[in-house]
Amino acid sequence: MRDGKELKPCLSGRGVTKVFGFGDAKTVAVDHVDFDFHEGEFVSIVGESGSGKTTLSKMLLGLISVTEGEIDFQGKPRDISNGKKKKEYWKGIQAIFQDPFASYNMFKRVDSVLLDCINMRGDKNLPKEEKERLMTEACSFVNLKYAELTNKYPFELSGGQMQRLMIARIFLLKPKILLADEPTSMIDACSRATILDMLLKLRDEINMTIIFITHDIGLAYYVSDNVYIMEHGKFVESGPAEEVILHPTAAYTKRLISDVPKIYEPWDLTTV
Ligand SMILES: Nc1ncnc2c1ncn2[C@@H]1O[C@H](COP(=O)(O)OP(=O)(O)OP(=O)(O)O)[C@@H](O)[C@H]1O
Repeated sequence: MRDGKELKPCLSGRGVTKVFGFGDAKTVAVDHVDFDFHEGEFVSIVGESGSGKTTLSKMLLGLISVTEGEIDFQGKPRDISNGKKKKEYWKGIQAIFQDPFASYNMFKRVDSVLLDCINMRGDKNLPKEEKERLMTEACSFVNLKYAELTNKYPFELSGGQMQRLMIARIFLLKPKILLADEPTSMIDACSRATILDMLLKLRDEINMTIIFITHDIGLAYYVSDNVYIMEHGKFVESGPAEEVILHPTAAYTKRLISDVPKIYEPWDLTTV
């Protein structure tokens, strides 16, 4: 439920498992997890380093195979059995990653990064002026000025600007689901708040589901409708953010919260 509305599941998993390697070298990175992510929901997956968050994200994106278990996309078994079906799936699910520098082809100018999105969504034949209007609109959604960026290369932008450009791409592509893997971990606190606000605004505008991967339970508390707490490849606790974070039951969740002691108390800046 969100704002009193019943939400439809858009990505669900049952017994989803990933095992790397064999025998003594075997690692169970994700261990029989169940989940239901709904339309328009902001859901966080929280866990420490090595808990399996990135492996799960890669399975959700269809970048690595699932060892065991089922994933449903929009109420039907997900089918990514060939390249064409994968491409179709990726129209519905997109990602932004923690390192904006690694996300771009540094030799491609900003306007062609955005133009690619317009082509990907099937609008290749639009008139040039209409394409420019769409790119300008996407840039202004993330407070970037298209006219000032057109001839620039990604390496000429700051880390925060690059992340905003990633969100402008998402604004153009309008996927059903956005997987955001630690997208704010490499930028300063001020840009972090801006990026999170933009993600929330985008969720509200196009009813997109956001799956936010983070080790920061404090951040998850502020932005999420629901949270899943991940330890050693398993979900140890899940539910509405308020309930899980203010009234945790799992020892692991309690420990994560104790590392952020002032999670819901007002901060006293005079003592800092
Ligand atoms: N390609 C791989 N081959 C073998 N083991 C792997 C591989 N990828 C991940 N693992 C192992 O799977 C476990 C989970 O790793 P994963 O990267 O999913 O964790 P994480 O929660 O995303 O950590 P971080 O926050 O540090 O990115 C770890 O023990 C890791 O060493």
